[in-house]
Amino acid sequence: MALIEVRNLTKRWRADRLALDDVSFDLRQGEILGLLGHNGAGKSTILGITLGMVRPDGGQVVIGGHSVQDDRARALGQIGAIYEAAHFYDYLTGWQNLRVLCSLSGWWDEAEAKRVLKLVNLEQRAGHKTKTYSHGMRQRLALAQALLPRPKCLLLDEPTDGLDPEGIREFRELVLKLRAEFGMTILLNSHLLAEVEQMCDRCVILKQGKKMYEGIVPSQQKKQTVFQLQTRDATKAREVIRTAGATQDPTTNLIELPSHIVGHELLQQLVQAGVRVDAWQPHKPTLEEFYLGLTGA
Ligand SMILES: Nc1ncnc2c1ncn2[C@@H]1O[C@H](COP(=O)(O)OP(=O)(O)OP(=O)(O)O)[C@@H](O)[C@H]1O
Repeated sequence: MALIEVRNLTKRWRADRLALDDVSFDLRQGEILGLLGHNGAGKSTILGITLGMVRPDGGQVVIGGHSVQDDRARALGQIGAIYEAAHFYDYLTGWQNLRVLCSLSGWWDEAEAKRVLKLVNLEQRAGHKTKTYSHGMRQRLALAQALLPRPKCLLLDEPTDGLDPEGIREFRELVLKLRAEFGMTILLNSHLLAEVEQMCDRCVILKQGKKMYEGIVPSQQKKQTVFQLQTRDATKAREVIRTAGATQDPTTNLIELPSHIVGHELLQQLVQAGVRVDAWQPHKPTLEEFYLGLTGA
């Protein structure tokens, strides 16, 4: 079931160029979805529209059945977000910051604040001023703030930007824990392909405001559909591959199987046709290969 429905979004910042061109996708309950694209592809514009901060020229975003554009308060009541750089009052402690920022929206629950600070591993430092916090700790405090109203869903805009490898790993484990233990649904905007590969179930790839792909992160696909063949009988092999309904990329020689056939069946057909098979192995494209192939970067 879709928790967030992005429907036919169109946005034109400048007269001569569409920043978003009829973009639709779903964020399904309990999944981590990566939003990928080069600089200027439109990722932040989508998040801005989803958070009701940017008005689309066409389309809408529906969260839990409520349109952000028509019923903003109900729609946004279901999500928490880390959007752009987190701002804290540096002369206040982490705890005081949470209290002040929550009071602005007229809501404060001390027990819940303790719970989320523990969850993000900040309970020991909650009494320290945020000016003493590392960048990673500030991001975790921002996450605590986003989690306080107990949202069903989190929107994370480049959350590990500027973190060191240890901070990235810590943040990644935290996000995976939120999904595993609390069933949180998460939309992750990132340009870090490795991060999306390690965290996300599915991804949406944008290019110049258009959706190029929505589906399973390619390296996580369970069914193996691409194989690599090494043979001295390339011509004979091509004929068997074609007859079986598979396709072979002329540049990489990678063989893509149609849905009705599995790898060992095609291998058997090759051997039966007298093709000398020197090597036959599954090929899992990395997200980087897939992304670069799709965006032509
Ligand atoms: N407030 C704005 N005013 C004018 N143009 C904007 C504004 N925000 C974004 N744009 C333009 O819209 C297009 C999409 O920008 P957007 O920031 O959504 O892309 P992005 O994928 O998030 O890029 P990045 O990875 O660099 O953050 C770009 O051409 C950008 O220049």
